[in-house]
Amino acid sequence: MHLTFDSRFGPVSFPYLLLLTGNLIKVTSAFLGLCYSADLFQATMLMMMDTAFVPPYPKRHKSDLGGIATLLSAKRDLLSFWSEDSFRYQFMSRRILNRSIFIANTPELVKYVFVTQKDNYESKSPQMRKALEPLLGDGLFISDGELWKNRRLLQNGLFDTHHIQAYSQIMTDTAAEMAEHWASLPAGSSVGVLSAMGQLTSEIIARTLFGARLGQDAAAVIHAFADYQAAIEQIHVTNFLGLPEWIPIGSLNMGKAKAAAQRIHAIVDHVIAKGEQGGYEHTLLNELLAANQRSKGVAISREGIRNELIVLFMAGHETTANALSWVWYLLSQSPDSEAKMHAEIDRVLGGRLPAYEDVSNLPYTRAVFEETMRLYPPVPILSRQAKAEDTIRRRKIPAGSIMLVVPWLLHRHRDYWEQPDAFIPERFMDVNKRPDKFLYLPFSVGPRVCIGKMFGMVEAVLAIATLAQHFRLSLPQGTAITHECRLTLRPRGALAMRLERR
Ligand code: HEM
Repeated sequence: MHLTFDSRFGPVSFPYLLLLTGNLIKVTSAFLGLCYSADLFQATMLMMMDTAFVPPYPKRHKSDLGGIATLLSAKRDLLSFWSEDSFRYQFMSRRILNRSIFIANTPELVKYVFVTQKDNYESKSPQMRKALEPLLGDGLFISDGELWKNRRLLQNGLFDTHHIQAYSQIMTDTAAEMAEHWASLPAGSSVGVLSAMGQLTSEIIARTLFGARLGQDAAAVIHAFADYQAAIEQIHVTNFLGLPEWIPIGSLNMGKAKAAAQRIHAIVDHVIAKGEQGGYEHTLLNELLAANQRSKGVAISREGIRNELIVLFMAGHETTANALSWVWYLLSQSPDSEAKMHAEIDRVLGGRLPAYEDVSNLPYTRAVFEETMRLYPPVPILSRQAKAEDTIRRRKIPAGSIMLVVPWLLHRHRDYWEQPDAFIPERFMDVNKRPDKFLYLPFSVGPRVCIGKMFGMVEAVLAIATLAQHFRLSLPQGTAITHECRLTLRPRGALAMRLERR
């Protein structure tokens, strides 16, 4: 395996730059007798940088691993085979088993792949489709071309501000039910945070889509999805590393994957039927059926509708649950951030439940969630296949090559972030200095950006605000936290934390 790289940046020291600009602003402010919010912002950033918590991350290799070592490492974990330099390089190419994979690792290159040349890099890799087809059929996540375009157009309208506002009541109600349940537990109880957040978000998406409660089915669907991901593990390793489809490594567990998919389909069918019995006037399912009837394009078949619902159901809960789980862990290790967030929630809500209108008044809570997704992007690797031959930075990209955009690398890239591995929500607080959307992309970017981006953001802020109003979660001393990265990135194990009343 050969690794080549391209790094045009010299050794820029960001802390130095920050000090320099911070001091300049301070001096100018003092001279003019003004107090700029930028000054305040810089000062807070500098203070935070002294004390910021650096959560554990997988070991970075001094140099790039060889082909076999990369494969073995990736099979265990997709985040553990990167070298230190991968967080500094701009463009990388690898050759594994005679196949090329490329990694676009700057905002300019991400823009090129996801926007400028979107038609060439629209398709998910065949390996990804093969891995997800038993579960998602021809659903939005893996379809492309005209089919994807028609379906995306039809569904975009179901995720606009007006709809999210309507769904937000379900978000707060469901989180409030979880808070009620927590309140009924003895003080100091242990909570399995990963499954609690999974139950919360799967219940929210089920009620939004079908108007029906998942109840007991929540645990079953979460387990079935975990089984599915485990079964396709080998397939997605081949997918991300661009290995040829014929390699048998991917077919070993297809039987298990299909069985897990059938369990999920049965539960979703059951919940749709429950929704139909109870009337589902105000559900996303009903909106989708209505939009389908109004559609001037090709109408979606009954099976297609079911596939789209499964995509929304699956894509609509696991990512948010993983990010929320990391939030509780990071807050438990960052008392200053936790105190700031509590103060904001108490001040804005004064003890009442949050509503959609409160979200814009909870910027620090939102920043905590955004910073969490920077450090732990729920979808850490985005993979595409080049349709036609292309040239990037004078390098030939053969048709069929795998092109990776890796939020895991971009979100911690040495050239773009101060203290890239530290938890500093303040970096999202300056409205005039938002991170570049081609650098910070937990929801991806371009035409295939996550359709549920606003849904997920509003849901997370409302859930955090509802739960953190009355509770904090602490980590028993000596607990080592690590991650698990399959299709998505989550804490490994149950993430057992102690529940405390505030
Ligand atoms: C924190 C929460 C979420 C994160 C971080 C997230 C992230 C992502 C990312 C990165 C993609 C692009 C994947 C790729 O290009 O390979 C994506 C696609 C998608 N997401 Fe999300 N997502 C979240 C929540 C949601 C929610 C709540 C829904 C639905 C209610 C949803 C539905 C979808 C769908 C349908 C797609 C496929 C879009 C297409 O290809 O046109 N997501 N998501």
